[in-house]
Amino acid sequence: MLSFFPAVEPSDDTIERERIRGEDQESSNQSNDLVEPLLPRDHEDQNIPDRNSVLSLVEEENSDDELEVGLLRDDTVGSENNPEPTSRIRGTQRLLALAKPEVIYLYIGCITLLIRLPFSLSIPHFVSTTLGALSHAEYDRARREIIWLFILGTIDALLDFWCIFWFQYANHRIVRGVRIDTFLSMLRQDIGFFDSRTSGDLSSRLNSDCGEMAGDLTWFFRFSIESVVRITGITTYMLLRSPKLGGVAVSIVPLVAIINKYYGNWLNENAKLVQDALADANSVAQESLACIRTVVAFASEEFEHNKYKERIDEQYRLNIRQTYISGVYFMLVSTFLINTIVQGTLLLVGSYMIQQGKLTSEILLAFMLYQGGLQNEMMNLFNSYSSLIKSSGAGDKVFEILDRKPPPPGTGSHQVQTRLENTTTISDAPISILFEKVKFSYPSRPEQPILKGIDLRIDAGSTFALVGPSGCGKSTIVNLLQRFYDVSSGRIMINGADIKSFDLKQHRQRIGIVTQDPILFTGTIVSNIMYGMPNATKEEAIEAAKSANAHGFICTFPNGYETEVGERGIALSGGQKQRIAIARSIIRHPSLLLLDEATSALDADSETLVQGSIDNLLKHSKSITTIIVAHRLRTVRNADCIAVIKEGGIIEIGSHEKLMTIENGYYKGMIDKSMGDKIMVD
Ligand SMILES: Nc1ncnc2c1ncn2[C@@H]1O[C@H](COP(=O)(O)OP(=O)(O)OP(=O)(O)O)[C@@H](O)[C@H]1O
Repeated sequence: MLSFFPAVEPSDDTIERERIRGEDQESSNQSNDLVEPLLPRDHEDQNIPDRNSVLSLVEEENSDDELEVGLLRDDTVGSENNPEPTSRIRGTQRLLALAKPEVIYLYIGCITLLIRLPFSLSIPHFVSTTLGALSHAEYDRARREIIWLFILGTIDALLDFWCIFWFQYANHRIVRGVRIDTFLSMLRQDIGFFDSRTSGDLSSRLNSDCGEMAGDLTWFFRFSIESVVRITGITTYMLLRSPKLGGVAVSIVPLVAIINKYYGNWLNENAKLVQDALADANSVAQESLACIRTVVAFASEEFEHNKYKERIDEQYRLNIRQTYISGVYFMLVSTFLINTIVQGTLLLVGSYMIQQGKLTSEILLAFMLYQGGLQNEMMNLFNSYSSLIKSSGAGDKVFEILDRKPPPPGTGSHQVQTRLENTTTISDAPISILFEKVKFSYPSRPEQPILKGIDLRIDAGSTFALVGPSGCGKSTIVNLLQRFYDVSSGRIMINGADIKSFDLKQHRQRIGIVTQDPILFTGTIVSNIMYGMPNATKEEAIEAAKSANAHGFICTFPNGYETEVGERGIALSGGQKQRIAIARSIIRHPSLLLLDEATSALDADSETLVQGSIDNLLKHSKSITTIIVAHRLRTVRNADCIAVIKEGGIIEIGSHEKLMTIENGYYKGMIDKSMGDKIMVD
């Protein structure tokens, strides 16, 4: 008899839900008030935007119709500069709003669920009536009840498949949508945003947090609806069949609800800490793996291992704490209160009522069966609530990124200036540049002035060189010209117009840049050259490679231009990477060429080759203004003008010949020290 009294151990149904939920989590790990999707959620028919369309969206962000781009930010939530804690309620509301675009699939899932529930709810009834019939030796009735049980159980199983399908389908769509929105939101941030974050942390937000917040959301939808309907159905059944016994069964509900509320709040706080600890560990792992050659070269495996272990230990500690608290919760609520107290009381009251002739054993059996279900559903309801709470913990991190507004172009990074964006049309005219009393410090280190009032003029079509000791601010000037940052004070004028008045995308499109350590993307050599101009043909890429003197070495690879370069170009030498980066710039036909230590990775012969090709290029297109940052003085001696920067200011300026005439001059000193260009200048 006892075997018919189900304990409140997880039922098959509950185990199945845990399994489904586990799959949700797994898929989410691999991988607003309200946030509307940045892209139309009907991504099925939409291509994920290519980089150009992403950049154009980045551009549109500056326009007044920003919201039309799609991402409705919650402006009441503080940006990084003005943080305000997101209230739990608002966080949860925003989370629920994420499901809005997929509401149709959730509706279908809910309707299927509602159709299914009566079938599923009737099973214990038929079990009890079958056993009741058997106990009265009514075998024909027992057989009929069993046939009904088979029929209804089969329909229940079929409908369960569709429930799982629709909720999972909505889940995957929500996860995909939120990941795309978050990634796009990251791409539209200003460079200062990336200065203060690690890529590991950001990728953790993208993979783990987005998956967790969206995955748990569908779990909430499915099981909260299912549980509410089941609890209502079971309670009604119980109260109809025996109000007294029904009262005993549901009397525990308020107490469990109060305990659940406190436990849920605690879970939420802990979930945030766990997500942070995981993001921290991810950052360390990602950085170590990305820099594996340096790690190995310095024999720092042990050090990196310890760093990672320290972070992962913290997450482990938080998880263990959660395990203790969960253990106490389940022991108290599930095992003791529900399993022991409620079941015991029901049996006690039920046996007394049977003894009094006020209840049949068949009804008591049905009560015991349904009571197990009732308590399971209460736990499921709580689980769906705590999932939502946990989601909002992970969601806070993601919303922080979705909500963060980069300083609008046209305003300085540190101070608000007049909005000038898009007021000047970009022409094909050669570029002349004027720095007027430019002061600058990086947003991440506002207290450290880097440029201290630079005044300089660069004529259109000229070659201008910046030299000076390491850390004096040469690359910073290159950064400002690309408008990675805005000046703290002063102005940068291009062809007489403030640099802030140009459309950001068009402005950057007219610039070609080659840096000291050029970054190549995973892919082939040709795809990397074409990154400079995605509409270019392969022939144009080959032409660009020839101009950059890269053609020769590319042809020595068995796969030529189709050779894979590896992650960040790891399968190429430093010099090869630089020549490809030069080709990538040349193919853009830039009006402004920024060469920041562009030939530093080349040996003397290769440098002469590449320098020759750059000179050729410059000679043949007078429209290019070139800025060269170099330590090797022979690269700069042919420049039209050379500026010596020291401690954030210009100390000497003029042609090579002019600078050589300055007695005790810094430049002359560098030349003398370098003994005819043979050693590097510091
Ligand atoms: N993203 C950043 N955030 C904060 N400070 C920075 C950042 N980038 C550079 N700096 C600081 O700005 C100063 C100038 O750096 P910059 O890269 O312009 O020097 P540089 O003259 O190009 O040096 P080098 O010749 O060694 O390349 C340095 O003190 C550096 O630490």
